[in-house]
Amino acid sequence: MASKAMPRAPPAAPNIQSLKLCSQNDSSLETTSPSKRSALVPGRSAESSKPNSEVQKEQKSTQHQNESVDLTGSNDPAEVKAEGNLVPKRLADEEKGVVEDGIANGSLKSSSALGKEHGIASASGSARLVGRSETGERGFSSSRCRPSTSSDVSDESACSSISSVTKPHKANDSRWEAIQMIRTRDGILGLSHFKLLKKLGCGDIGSVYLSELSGTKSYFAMKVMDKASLASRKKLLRAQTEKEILQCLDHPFLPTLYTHFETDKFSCLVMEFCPGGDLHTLRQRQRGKYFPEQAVKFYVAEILLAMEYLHMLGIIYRDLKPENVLVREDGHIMLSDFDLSLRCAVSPTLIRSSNPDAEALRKNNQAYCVQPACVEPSCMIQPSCATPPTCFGPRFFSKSKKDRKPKPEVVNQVSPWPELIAEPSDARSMSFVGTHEYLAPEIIKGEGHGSAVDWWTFGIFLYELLFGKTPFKGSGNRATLFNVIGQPLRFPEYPVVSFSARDLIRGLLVKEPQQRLGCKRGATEIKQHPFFEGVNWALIRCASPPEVPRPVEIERPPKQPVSTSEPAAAPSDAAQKSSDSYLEFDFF
Ligand SMILES: Nc1ncnc2c1ncn2[C@@H]1O[C@H](COP(=O)(O)OP(=O)(O)OP(=O)(O)O)[C@@H](O)[C@H]1O
Repeated sequence: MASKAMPRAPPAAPNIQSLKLCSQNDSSLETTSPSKRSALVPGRSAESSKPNSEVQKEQKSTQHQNESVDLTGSNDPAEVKAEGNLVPKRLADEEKGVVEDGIANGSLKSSSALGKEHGIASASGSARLVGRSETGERGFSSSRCRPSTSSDVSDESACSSISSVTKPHKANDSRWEAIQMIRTRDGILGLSHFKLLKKLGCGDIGSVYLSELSGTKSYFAMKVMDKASLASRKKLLRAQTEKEILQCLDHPFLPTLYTHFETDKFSCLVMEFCPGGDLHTLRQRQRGKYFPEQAVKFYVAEILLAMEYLHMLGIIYRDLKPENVLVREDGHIMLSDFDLSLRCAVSPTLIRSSNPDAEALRKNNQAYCVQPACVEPSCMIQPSCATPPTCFGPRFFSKSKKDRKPKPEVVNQVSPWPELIAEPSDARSMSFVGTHEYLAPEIIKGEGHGSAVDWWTFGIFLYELLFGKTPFKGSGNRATLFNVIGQPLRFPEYPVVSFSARDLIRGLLVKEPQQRLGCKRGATEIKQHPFFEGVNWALIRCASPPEVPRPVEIERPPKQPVSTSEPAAAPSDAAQKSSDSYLEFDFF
């Protein structure tokens, strides 16, 4: 049954034919990190989150010491409305192990208490966590996108209109055509049209499956979420946040959401499949477990563009770490996992244009499509901007040597390139969200945080890729948090890393967010740092990546279900029980 691997396709339209059938345990397909660190998320409880013991085991074996919790923030609509009433519930969650060795089982009073205690006052006895309110973080009705209540499958077209028209960067992608073909033929697209071939991994709100749109040889990553489980664990808003963010993205380094639909029990997101695994896994495979500096420059430059685009849309990502950076078929990266992101208002501003024509256009408000996020709860972001915000405007072409200035400050003063600030600098959140080793000091201190947290995590990310470890990691999560706040930044002697790389890290890992590089002018500021000298921002998506994943071979699993740890718990969905079934869910 295995088909031959074909030559790799050009980046814009990955060649689906190159996917060959492979065995279920082919490591080349395994994208779950061996020692994955989880993010701190609202109300995560290792015990309560997964009804399936198999999944619990799987998660435990893959989790790093950093557990995922949100001590105070809420993503649940009910919590947003009635924050005060929910503190006890959160504390209960924390006591159940949400923050385990991080905070809840320690003597910490609150995340803000940590800041006060460290170097300011000594850690005190028994702990209680205090609730904090959100500003800038908006709740919204989860009923905006009408779920199916009576049928097994419901096409997403009932509640949204994702298409290549709203994602012009992906217009030539053959997967759109495959989806459109089925939709035209059957009028509706649902779970029954997909074969689930392999479980790629599972997260806090769902499991991700490699799936094929039957009869099309088009492959996707399908995230399947159990609606009842989401509701009982108050994760509906997180799932909704992720879906709404995915719907509006159209960027080479961010995921494409091809479609989404619901069954009675499940909510499914159909996304681009990344066969190269994640950067955390890839780093582990490097000699010395760190990347060469040139490779790092490539990866972080692509992340920087993705981050800039997100900030332009009013999205603060908040969970950057190598585990969330997937490697696409062509070796370029894709930043994934948006359920912890914060959405807020932003007014991108063109502050300078060197081009008189552009300047004239700007004065007429036509220079760039700089789209602020809509702050209506039901429309946080407008997905269908006729001219989507672009990261590939003229200002990003690399400069000739003679134009380059050695110091960023000088560059800022004389740069001939137009400058756009797309930083949601007024956003404020009080949530305790992120991954321990990546948490910014202001989050730990509970001072409220904004987009600068993304530049802090960007600095940690850069450090980890270069040195193979994060800078503030302690013996446990609690020690890590103390280190983040109080320990000065140090660099190991080995591996040898350039001065400019260390200088950039120093600029990003400034503990005071207002002094942090990127805080005032966002990605524009960071791009001008000498570390990125020579990067052609406009064409980086066409540059050769450091490593291209081997062509994936996909072996069609036997007709019998292959992974059913608890058959009785498998979904009753007719689609997946048909004779066409390839894989039954083992998540629920
Ligand atoms: N588009 C994709 N292509 C390939 N593998 C993917 C894709 N998306 C996710 N995965 C794999 O599935 C796993 C689970 O992804 P998911 O986003 O649900 O979980 P997560 O990253 O742990 O996030 P969360 O905690 O928010 O649920 C990931 O770790 C990754 O290995």
